[in-house]
Amino acid sequence: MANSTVIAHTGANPHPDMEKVASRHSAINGSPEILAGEADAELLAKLGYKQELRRNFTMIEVFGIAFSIMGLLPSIASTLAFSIPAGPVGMVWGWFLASGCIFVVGVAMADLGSAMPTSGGLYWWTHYFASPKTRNALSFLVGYSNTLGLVGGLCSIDYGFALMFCSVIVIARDGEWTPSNGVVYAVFLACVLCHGVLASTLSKIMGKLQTVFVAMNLILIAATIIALPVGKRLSSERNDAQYIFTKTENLTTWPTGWAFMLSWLSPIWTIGAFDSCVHMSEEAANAAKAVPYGIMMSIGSCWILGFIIMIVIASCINPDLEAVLGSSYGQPMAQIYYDAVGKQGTLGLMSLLFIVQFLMGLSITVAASRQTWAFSRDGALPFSGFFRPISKRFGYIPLRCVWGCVFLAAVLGLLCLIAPAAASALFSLAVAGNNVAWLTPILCRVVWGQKKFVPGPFYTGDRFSVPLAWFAVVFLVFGIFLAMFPVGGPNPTAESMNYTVVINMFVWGGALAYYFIDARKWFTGPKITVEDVPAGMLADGSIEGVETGHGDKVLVDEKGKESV
Ligand SMILES: NCCCC(=O)O
Repeated sequence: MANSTVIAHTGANPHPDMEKVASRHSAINGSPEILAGEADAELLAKLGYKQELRRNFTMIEVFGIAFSIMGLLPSIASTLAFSIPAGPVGMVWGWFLASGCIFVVGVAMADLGSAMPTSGGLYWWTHYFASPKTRNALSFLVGYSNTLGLVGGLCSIDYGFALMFCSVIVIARDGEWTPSNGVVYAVFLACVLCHGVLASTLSKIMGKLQTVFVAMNLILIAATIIALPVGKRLSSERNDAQYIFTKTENLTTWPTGWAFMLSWLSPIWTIGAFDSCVHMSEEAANAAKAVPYGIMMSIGSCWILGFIIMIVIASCINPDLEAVLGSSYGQPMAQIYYDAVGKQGTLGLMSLLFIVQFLMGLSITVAASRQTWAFSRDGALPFSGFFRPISKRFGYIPLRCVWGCVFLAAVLGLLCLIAPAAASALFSLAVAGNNVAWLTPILCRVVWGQKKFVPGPFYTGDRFSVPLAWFAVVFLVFGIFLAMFPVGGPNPTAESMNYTVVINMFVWGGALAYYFIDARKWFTGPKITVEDVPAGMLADGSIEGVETGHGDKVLVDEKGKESV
């Protein structure tokens, strides 16, 4: 038994009002550095972990990292090929409806994030809520799905950056140049390596930088919302309200209704990675509030701003949508800009676009490294011992995990060399991988763990929390299926096939095979690293006689069997 500490039942509320806890900052665990406020360190200790990272991020900066990863306009630009085929209705209403559903997912996650804010939250919650027989396997699966989903997100963002960067050169050369797959990969690789360097060296100001990234995003959005209609000055050049809000198209070989559903992939990918707020939990001050509000504010602002952007795009787009999709610039958004503001304006806006896309990649590198670090802290990754140490020199960050993510992204990015269809599977790896990681803890909570759930300072209430969680589960399952559909139609060719199903089955099948063949012998869930086990401990994975947080005392044997 790794830890046989027995904790007396104190009946203490595991979530004392964070504002009322003494604000005195103290050195944690003998370190001369001040890493966290007392309340945050105390709540983290209840989850079983000692404070090791420095809490540099305010609530706005936690929101900033998610909003920056969402990178609203670059993401819309990268995914217009999913929504344009369904016409303006797919672009405008597809965005509005899907974003609303994503907001519900965010609210369900916010309930959990406020209650138990820790960097590896998703697999931690899964282990906490799932049944004793399933929790180790499910937690292992979620940890891998989340880690690879985030690295897939990094790949897809940086691949999008490489395409946009190349398209600016194509426009500058008036379409007289076509980048080869090798050139795209070289730009991608340079971008990923830059992210590694910046995520390693800018740790002390990474929180502050998020505010700058938010401002850059807002400037780009404002520039686009103003430049497109102004560029199409003559109202006869713009599409009318009837076209924007009621015109359907179907440029796919699927039925029209399904083409509309496929347009949801654009908001689903764009408004992704809001779990980054959870992964920054251990670097956030007042995490029990910063995490839930960061999640909801980032989704909510993308919902509204994205709806406005889609209306503007639909009003200024050339109604010959096939021509826009088949643009010689390689990017529908570049064509839309070109048609409105000409070559110089397009070069300016596309340059701003790829700079913001670059910032998205930097933010997701940071978030992915924190999830990777949390998972290695719990010993679940290969070479966990190597990845686990924190670099004090570089500002209390998981430096090796930053470079582990960079290395993995560089390898996965090799798909760019095969074919665009293989590369686009990176988009769906992010969607499907993360959706599994988000839905599993929410599902485990409503199926097995409802009694164990102790709300944090943010809570949707007994009446709404469970129905919202069920809605989130259904939507996320739908999102996983959607991400696997070949957009080209029911009879895909090798080029138009969606390889997500292959990649994700490899990830999920590989993780489960690894667990059942080997890891089940040593992975018993999140480890306890805190030295003085506090009263009201929530962590109950592999220690004996620990409070579950709702008044029951459980005894857990080495095989994970519980008795109350
Ligand atoms: N807006 C990009 C989000 C990428 C991801 O879903 O991981």
